[in-house]
Amino acid sequence: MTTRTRILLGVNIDHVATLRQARGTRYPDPVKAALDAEQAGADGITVHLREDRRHIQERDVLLLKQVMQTRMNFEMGVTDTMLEFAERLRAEHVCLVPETRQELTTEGGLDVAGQEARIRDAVERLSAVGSEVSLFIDADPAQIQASARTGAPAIELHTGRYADTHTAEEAALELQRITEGVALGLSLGLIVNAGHGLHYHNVEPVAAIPGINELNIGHALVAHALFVGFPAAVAEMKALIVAAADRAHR
Ligand SMILES: CC(=O)[C@@H](O)[C@H](O)COP(=O)(O)O
Ligand SMILES: NCC(=O)COP(=O)(O)O
Repeated sequence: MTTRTRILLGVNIDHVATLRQARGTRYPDPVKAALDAEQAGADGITVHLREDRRHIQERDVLLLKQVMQTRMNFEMGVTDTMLEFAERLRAEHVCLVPETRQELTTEGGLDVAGQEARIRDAVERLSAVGSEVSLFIDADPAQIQASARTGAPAIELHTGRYADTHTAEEAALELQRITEGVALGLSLGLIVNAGHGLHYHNVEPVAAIPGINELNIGHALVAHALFVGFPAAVAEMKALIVAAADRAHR
C-alpha cells in the first residue's frame, strides 16, 4: 500500500488584484478568484496587503475573511499599523515578510537574526489573537535558528533565488540549500513552507523535498489562468505538486 504524502497548496491571489488596480476597475475580483481556487483544490488563500496597496486592498482582505472557507494566510510587513490591522483581522495564519516600496517583488527574506526582539514581539502579539505566525526567510541557517528562537511555529523559505537560476547546476545548488533549510527547520520543530517564483516547470523538485508542508504560489497561477481559467490553473498545479510529493516518498 502506498501512503499519500500531504502537501498543501496556498494560492496567492495578489496578482488578480494587480490587474484590477492597473485600470482602477471593479474587476477582476480577487475574492472571486479565491472562491474559485478553493473549489479547485486550494488548501488556503494567501494575500499580501502591501504598504503601498499596489494590489490587494483592505476591502479584499475583510471581504475574503467573511466568505472564504479554507484558511487565510495574511502576508504583511512588520509595522505598527499592519500589526494593529492583523490583530483585528485574526487571520488563521500571518506571514511576516520584508517590504520596501521600490522593489518589483519581495526580493529577499526577512532579517530575523538582525531584529530578533522586534520580531519576537510581533510573533507574541499575533499569537495572542490566535494567528499562527510564519516568517518569510531565506534558507540561511542563522535566519532559521533565529526564527525558532522568536517562538514562531512556522517559516516560509523564499524560493526566489531558486526560481531565478539560469542553469541546471545553479538550480541544483539552490535546491540543495532549500532542502537543507527544510531539514534544519524540521529539526528545530518548525512547520516549513516555501514559496515565491514557483511555476509549473520548476515546482516539482521543491514539492518533493521531504517534510515540506505547504507551497504558496501566485504569479504563475494567475498567468496560466489567462489561458485556461483560474480553477483549471489551480487544479493543474495541485495535481502537479501532489504527484511530485507522492513520487518522492513512494
Ligand atoms: C511575500 C511574497 O513572496 C508574495 O507576497 C509576493 O511578494 C507577492 O507578489 P509581489 O511581491 O509582486 O507583491
Ligand atoms: N509567499 C510567496 C507567495 O505567496 C507567492 O509568490 P509568487 O508565486 O507570486 O511569486
